[in-house]
Amino acid sequence: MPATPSDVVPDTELAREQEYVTDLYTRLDAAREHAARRMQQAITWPAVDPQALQERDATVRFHGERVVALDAAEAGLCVGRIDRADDGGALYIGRIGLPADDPGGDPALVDWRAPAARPFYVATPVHPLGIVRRRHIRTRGRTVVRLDDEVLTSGIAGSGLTGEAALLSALDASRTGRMTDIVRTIQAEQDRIIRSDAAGVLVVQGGPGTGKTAVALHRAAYLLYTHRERLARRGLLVVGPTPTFLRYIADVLPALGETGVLLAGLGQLRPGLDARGEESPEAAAVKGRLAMVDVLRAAVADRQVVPDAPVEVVVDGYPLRLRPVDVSRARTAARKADPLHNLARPVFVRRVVDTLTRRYVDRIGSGVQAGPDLLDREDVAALRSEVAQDPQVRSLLARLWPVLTPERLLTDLYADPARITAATPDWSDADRALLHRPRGSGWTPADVPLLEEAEELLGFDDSAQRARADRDRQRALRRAQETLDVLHGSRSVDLEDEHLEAEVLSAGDLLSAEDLADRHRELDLRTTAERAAADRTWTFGHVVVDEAQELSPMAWRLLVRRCPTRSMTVVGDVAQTGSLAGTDRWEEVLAPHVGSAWRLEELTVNYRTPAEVMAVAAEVLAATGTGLRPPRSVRTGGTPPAAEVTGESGLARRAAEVGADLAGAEGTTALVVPPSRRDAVVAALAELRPDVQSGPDADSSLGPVVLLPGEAKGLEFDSVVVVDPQGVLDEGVRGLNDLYVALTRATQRLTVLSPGALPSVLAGLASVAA
Ligand SMILES: Nc1ncnc2c1ncn2[C@@H]1O[C@H](COP(=O)(O)OP(=O)(O)OP(=O)(O)O)[C@@H](O)[C@H]1O
Repeated sequence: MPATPSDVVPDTELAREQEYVTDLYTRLDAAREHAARRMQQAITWPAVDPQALQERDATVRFHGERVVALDAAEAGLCVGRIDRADDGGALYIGRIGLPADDPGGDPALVDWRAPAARPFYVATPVHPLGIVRRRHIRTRGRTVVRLDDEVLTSGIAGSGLTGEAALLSALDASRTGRMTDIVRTIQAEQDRIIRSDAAGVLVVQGGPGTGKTAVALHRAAYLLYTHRERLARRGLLVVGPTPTFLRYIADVLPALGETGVLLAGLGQLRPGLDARGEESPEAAAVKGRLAMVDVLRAAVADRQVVPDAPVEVVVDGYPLRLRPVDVSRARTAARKADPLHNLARPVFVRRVVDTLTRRYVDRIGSGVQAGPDLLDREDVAALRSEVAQDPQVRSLLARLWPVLTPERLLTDLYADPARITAATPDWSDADRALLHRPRGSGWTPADVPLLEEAEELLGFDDSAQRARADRDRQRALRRAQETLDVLHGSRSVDLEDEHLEAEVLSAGDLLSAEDLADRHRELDLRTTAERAAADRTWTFGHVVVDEAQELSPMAWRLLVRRCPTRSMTVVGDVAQTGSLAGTDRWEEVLAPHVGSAWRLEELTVNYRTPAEVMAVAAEVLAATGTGLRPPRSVRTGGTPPAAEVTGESGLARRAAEVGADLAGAEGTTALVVPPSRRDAVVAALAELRPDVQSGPDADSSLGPVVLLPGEAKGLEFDSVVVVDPQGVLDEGVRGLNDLYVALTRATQRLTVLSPGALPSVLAGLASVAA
């Protein structure tokens, strides 16, 4: 039942709203055409100097983004209206703001993110905020198909839901396998979080289906709207746990007109790397510990070698000796000069080459009568250069202090038990063994923070890059000078074309070769998100982390480095943590980075899972011992959860039958299985549904999917079959959390299939188990 009785909306009202909405679409078309024209014009602007080029670029981008946003607003342009008390009139709320003809009056459409739109989401009969009626307007294409009214003058508290009728109809709809936006039906507790201040770390804790992901994405859109300039420059990063999850949420921000956000999984946080390798949860957990910072430091120091005994190199037939103390002194000087390994290396190299040159000079000097003094400065410089170029010397230097990339440092460390032992003095052998891995294994998501940390310790030697840029510029300058020479030379030619003459004269008289080189330099037309994605030193204006409970301490360290202002939105549920590296206490992971300077908001209403299903999951939650309360489901009724005991031999076949049956109905279907059951269930289901997919890339919009609990995290499906709940409990490193995740993925139907008796945490289902 709606919170307050909906008015029976007469047809005349529908016709009147249709008229208004049609006018809004006319305005949208006009705005789009205008923006497209301005973009077209800007593209053809003559770019006479670098500044004009930059302006042109910015204008093209601005109007281009506007066209995209206006396009995105087409579907469901207007979401509703609020009628203000005291005859303040109606204010229409939509996906985008559209001005009215009278610039002094209300806009024709208020952007849902504008402060004026707020009462649409939070006004209640008890706190009407000057609103007498809220109307949800539902459209199909450009046609108004339904109006839902709430009168807010009763003063009597209702269910606490905003626009209940519109909300329930949105929640009952079949899922498509892609998340959609919730602009029409954002709830008050969600709105408070979406509009919360951008500064500082905001943690949003909420049970399954409470809209954490939806809220996080709408908050991103809100922040981009409210702090457009800053965030357009610095960019906004949204981090999700897996590529599947990112694909699931990928449509939401573009549908809200925002395309400039960088979405990345934990394995994609190092530019140029897509780390999808697999490893044991224990290995990932060890790599996620903050202690790895010291391990990496030690691993780097271990590569700055002082030999145990003197070493000898032969330069031009002369044996030259380098004593351990020489190397040790060079190392001390280098470490003092720069704490970063690669940047300190030139100092080390210089010191060693100096020492060897001295020995060389002494050797040569001892062979002639006048001794070393016979050699003048030029001779010594020549000998020094000879030493520096010598292959033996170079290979010695590469051994004593190699140039290291993060990839090389980690590959060498993982592959060599002796190196691991040297870098982990206080570790147990069992933990050390978890780091060991043969060369050539692919990178895993847990390696990404380590590679990035290593980069911080090694320093990036960009001298080659700078030299290349310098050469490019010199070449451009030469070309520009030649162009100018030609232009000057052509002055004596009779110019008939006035325009050309003006250009030639201005080119010759006003431009220097440098200006002209700049003019020809390629412009960086990439979006902020694209530039950020390619630059590992990029720092973001805001970072949103979803399923944040899964992040390891090392992953937190990486993210905080990418967001020095600590303007972050962190959403998750510590009762759903599946990884060993993740957390069950927010304070634990945040303390090392922000102390206690973070604020907590909670979401308490479950929009996904019907109450009957949630009742089953609640017992599992209680058993986790987190003390968290299950969220309250807004939906009741529907199909009651079912359970079946299949016997061991019949499990896969029965899972296939039930899965195929459900997949034949409308909406999406997932079978959530423990790892040991995956192959058998996929094979059985494939006989009935050849379109079955499995694994991290499985896409439920294309057919039924078979997933492990971790792969199902954050996703939802109309029908869910949990196969072998005891197996889920036994095989997961946090089995209760995995089972809780699996049970709470269903929006409509839940079936549990067990080979034997149901586990005791599912006692609630025992009565229905056949
Ligand atoms: N205000 C709302 N209006 C309409 N639908 C909503 C609303 N809030 C949430 N939903 C829907 O409820 C479902 C669950 O939302 P979401 O996935 O964001 O929850 P979650 O808290 O992230 O869940 P989980 O912890 O399981 O990942 C989604 O289909 C989402 O679109």
